[in-house]
Amino acid sequence: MADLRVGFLGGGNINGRLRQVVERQRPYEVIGTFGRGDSLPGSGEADVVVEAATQDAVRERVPELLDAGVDVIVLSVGALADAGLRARLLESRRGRLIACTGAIGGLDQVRALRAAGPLQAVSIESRKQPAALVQSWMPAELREDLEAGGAEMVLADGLAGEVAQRFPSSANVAAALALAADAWNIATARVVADPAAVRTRHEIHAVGELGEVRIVVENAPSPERPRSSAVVAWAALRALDDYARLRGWGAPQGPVFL
Ligand SMILES: NC(=O)C1=CN([C@@H]2O[C@H](COP(=O)(O)OP(=O)(O)OC[C@H]3O[C@@H](n4cnc5c(N)ncnc54)[C@H](OP(=O)(O)O)[C@@H]3O)[C@@H](O)[C@H]2O)C=CC1
Ligand SMILES: O=C([O-])CC(=O)C(=O)O
Repeated sequence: MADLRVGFLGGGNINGRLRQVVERQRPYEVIGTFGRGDSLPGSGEADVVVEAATQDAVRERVPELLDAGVDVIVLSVGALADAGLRARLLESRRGRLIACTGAIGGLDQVRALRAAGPLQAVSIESRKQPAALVQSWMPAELREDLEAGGAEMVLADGLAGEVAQRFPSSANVAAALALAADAWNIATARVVADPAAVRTRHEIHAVGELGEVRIVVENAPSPERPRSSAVVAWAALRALDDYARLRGWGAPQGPVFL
């Protein structure tokens, strides 16, 4: 049987690590890493591409992959805060879009609650080291404060989709929660710069008719790129393995959780 053919959109911190592990430890064929301006593979070359680039890359490049019949596992889930793009990507029946859980957990249970009926409240609070939250749109004074460590500060508090777009490399988890909860109109997100946050901390809360989910995830920041949690490359590996098992490709033995 042929091996699962895997490509990588973006070759930075997450996909660099993921590719290394796949090459060393998995029976998948790595077909390449695709950076800015590289032409993308079609279904004759790749079965699945893991995106770990940017929200803009999802908007600009993922439709072409799906249209070509290639499945895409997306990490920059904040791109789906745009309702038009979300519909375009999720409704593709050629290649399928798969959103990765990334830096957080509990989305399976949030979806179970949502399956029983609309949720009444959905929120996430993310705490990171201040320097990891600097954005180009911030005033110079704020950027300098954050770079210097500063005091604890709430940098965003609003609809999860909007927060994910304002912090495109740091709050994709907010969009992942809104997507899982199917609650873009009520899901909220707070982003807190916290000089004491040695670990990145995501606190998730969702309330439905049948119960409540409270989850706290504490992640070591990636040493090379502290704004991303180190576990994210491993979450993408987990997603790739579950994908391979469900689609009947050769994969390491193990359970599938959906
Ligand atoms: N869902 C989640 O929980 C999480 C999601 N993420 C998402 O994953 C992304 C990647 O994270 P990380 O690896 O740490 O970031 P990096 O900045 O280390 O890597 C991003 C890579 O993508 C490349 N890139 C940018 N634009 C494009 C494009 N249009 N086409 C192809 N490649 C492109 C960059 O290249 P260049 O050097 O040319 O810019 C860079 O090599 C984040 O931006 C974020 O959106 C991250 C953490 C958690
Ligand atoms: O890695 C994390 O902890 C979260 C993150 O950057 C994101 O959601 O974009």
